[in-house]
Amino acid sequence: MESFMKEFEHLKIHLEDLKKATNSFGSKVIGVGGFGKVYEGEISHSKGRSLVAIKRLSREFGQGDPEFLKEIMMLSRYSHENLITLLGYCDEDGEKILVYEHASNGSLDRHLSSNCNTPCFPKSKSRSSVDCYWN
Ligand SMILES: Nc1ncnc2c1ncn2[C@@H]1O[C@H](COP(=O)(O)OP(=O)(O)OP(=O)(O)O)[C@@H](O)[C@H]1O
Repeated sequence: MESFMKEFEHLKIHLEDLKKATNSFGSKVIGVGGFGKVYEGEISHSKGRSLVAIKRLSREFGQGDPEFLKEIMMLSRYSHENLITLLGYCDEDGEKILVYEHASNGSLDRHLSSNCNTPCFPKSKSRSSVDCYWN
């Protein structure tokens, strides 16, 4: 596990930085999914500084270490215009947090279900992953 994580060392983000960006996880909640709450915040990461989506693992939601590791492994290895980018992760003080590029239009499934009569969105603006988001 330790040697596995070494491969992704460059994606590490400090818990302190994520706390600063989210008022210690006290505000800026933009959604809740199978992993837990998702927060919005601006942070510095391996690709610069930007607005990001911060997914904080809540174990009572049923997901845990395997899903956390799988997400880091998959999303850091594959890059595609239709895949949401994983910008980093935090594994500190018992916290497991994933940091993604912010998809300003939220999840694609929500968009489609609320606009089911509209034709396709522009291809260049689509975003999809295991979960689908678009910008
Ligand atoms: N990268 C992102 N940019 C903007 N909003 C996001 C992003 N990721 C998640 N969200 C918001 O948080 C909500 C929950 O996201 P999440 O991916 O955890 O949901 P889910 O697909 O239901 O969960 P899961 O697939 O883990 O069961 C989304 O519906 C969306 O509103």
